[in-house]
Amino acid sequence: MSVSSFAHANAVHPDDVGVQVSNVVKSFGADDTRTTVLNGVSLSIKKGEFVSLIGPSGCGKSTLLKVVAGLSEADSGSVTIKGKSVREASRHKAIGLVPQSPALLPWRTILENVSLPIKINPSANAGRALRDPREILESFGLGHAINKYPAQLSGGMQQRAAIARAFVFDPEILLMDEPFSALDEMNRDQQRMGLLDFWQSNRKSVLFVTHSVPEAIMLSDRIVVMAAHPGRIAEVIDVDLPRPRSEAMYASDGFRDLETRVRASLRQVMEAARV
Ligand SMILES: Nc1ncnc2c1ncn2[C@@H]1O[C@H](COP(=O)(O)OP(=O)(O)OP(=O)(O)O)[C@@H](O)[C@H]1O
Repeated sequence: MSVSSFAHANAVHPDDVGVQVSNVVKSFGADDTRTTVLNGVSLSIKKGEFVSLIGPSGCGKSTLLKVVAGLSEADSGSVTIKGKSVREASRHKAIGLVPQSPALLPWRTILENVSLPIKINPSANAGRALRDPREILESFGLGHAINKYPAQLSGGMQQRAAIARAFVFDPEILLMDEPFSALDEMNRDQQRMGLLDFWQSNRKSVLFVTHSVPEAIMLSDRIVVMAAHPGRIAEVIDVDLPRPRSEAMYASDGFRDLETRVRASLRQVMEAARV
């Protein structure tokens, strides 16, 4: 286990960069009540790297994700996706977003839901490799459910379908905002391992927001600990557990050491906020 300094975390060869966030500042509110939510956030995510964001409530994790997704504009600073602006990357469907709730259309089957992004956006599909929705659903272990309606599936399976949907455009980067937070612990663990399995053979750059320390460790190559008021990066922790990962690793010494390390970092961030 090692703790990388912020400067070290950013030392990535330009060709290997999937996402580059540079000095992003974002504030909300009118002049006299304006609050800075992100205060000069910089972060590189390598191609095929899995990075989790963890930090106290309100530290700006979702805001950062929205800025990277192009759903919210930074006041200053920049974000590039494989060297392209977020706007250009969005136009080319290079960004896949998985929200907290699955947001599937209840009157459409799972296959129809996952095929929908292709159908409603034919102009974005010209000349690009699309994934076969049926094949993706099968890889996600949902082959038996393709003709079912969302209400016929468990919450975990619905969320898995939502993740599958984000893969149909074969995006360069996947942004996930606490996708498993609504699930119970057992279901959550199952979906987590399912995502890992799929990601292992479809390596995308991932930025994953979570409140769960074990989840961040099990999934990530690096964990970015954020501090609040204003939101900023406090520490970047390398997760050097071998891949592919398995549930047995939860009990390993390496995993426990990392858990202690991440919890200590979070504690420090919370204590600093109380001073
Ligand atoms: N559209 C908005 N207008 C005004 N304030 C906002 C807006 N979006 C977010 N904020 C504020 O920015 C801060 C950061 O919010 P954000 O949702 O990014 O935090 P978070 O770290 O994701 O929190 P949580 O872990 O609770 O989901 C909060 O104080 C929030 O109230």
